[in-house]
Amino acid sequence: MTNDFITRLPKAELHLHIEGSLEPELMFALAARNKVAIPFASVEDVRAAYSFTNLQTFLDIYYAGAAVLKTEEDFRDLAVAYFDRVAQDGVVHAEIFFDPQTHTHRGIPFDVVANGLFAGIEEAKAKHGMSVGLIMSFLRHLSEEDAFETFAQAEPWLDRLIGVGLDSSEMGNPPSKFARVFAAAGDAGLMLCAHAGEEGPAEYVHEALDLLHVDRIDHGNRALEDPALVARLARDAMTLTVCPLSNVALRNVDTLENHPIDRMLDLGLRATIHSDDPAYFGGYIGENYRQTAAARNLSREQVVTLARNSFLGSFLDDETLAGHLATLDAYVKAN
Ligand SMILES: Nc1ncnc2[nH]cnc12
Ligand SMILES: [Zn+2]
Repeated sequence: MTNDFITRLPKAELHLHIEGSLEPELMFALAARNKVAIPFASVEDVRAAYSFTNLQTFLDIYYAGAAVLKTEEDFRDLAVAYFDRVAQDGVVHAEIFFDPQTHTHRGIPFDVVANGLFAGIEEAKAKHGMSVGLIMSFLRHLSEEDAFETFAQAEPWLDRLIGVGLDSSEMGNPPSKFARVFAAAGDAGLMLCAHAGEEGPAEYVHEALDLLHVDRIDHGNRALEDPALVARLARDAMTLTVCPLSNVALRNVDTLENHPIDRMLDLGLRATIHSDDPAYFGGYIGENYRQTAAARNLSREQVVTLARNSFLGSFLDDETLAGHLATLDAYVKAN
């Protein structure tokens, strides 16, 4: 199996924070355009600061970096840069997260963020023929009341959003804190996902299932510590959006060589590979696939299963899903 086979393999990105695709070059360009001061002298300076010891040390830098995003055009440019990049990685469908509270708490109106991102999404659909969905994530270090306020601001946009998510500092902020706002989002017809078991315990994965009634788990690594939970996730074909380079960068897994992705597949889990915050963790989705395949010596069949799982775990309608699966099958047959 060549790297080229992996790169061009049709795949879906299901775990990507658009703010986490802000490359240092764009950060500098936007800082200049918006006259925002950033505490770095050069692009190299920024990259040198990207050395993390856990989730929080990353989040502190990630939220600071987002301060350069101010106008609709900024959010559009950010989204376009991401889609242009992953069009080269075989991505034919993307369901991306955005964190409205990161921006509204700095005085940027919700509508500015949403207008800009949707402009970028429309451009990507036209330019690359991708299908794209946008997921609004609540910041779990903030209150449920704050999440409800954000949900109210999103009201005019709800028919254009595909789902809600839950991210930010996991430890001490269990899914149970957001049960009511997730129930409201579910009642509004949105799909539901939550980061769980990235740093937090398997118990948080139980809570995401039982109290938030999620359709998908983001990360889910620590579910492996609980055999009964693994059996349940496998039985229910619950998708886990796993992010190997993120796991190593945030020290949730010591090395890629020890990453449990193939163990997850062997256990019957519907695991997939994604990038999380590619500008911060050293690679986009293609890089995650290629490096993990090399480090774990994955077979061609395992790599194709990961790509198939990305489509099966998506929130696509049956017809579009069938189209993407047919594209994947045709690619595998021809290559
Ligand atoms: N890996 C991650 N975990 C939790 N929140 C995040 N926000 C952006 N990336 C995240
Ligand atoms: Zn994430």
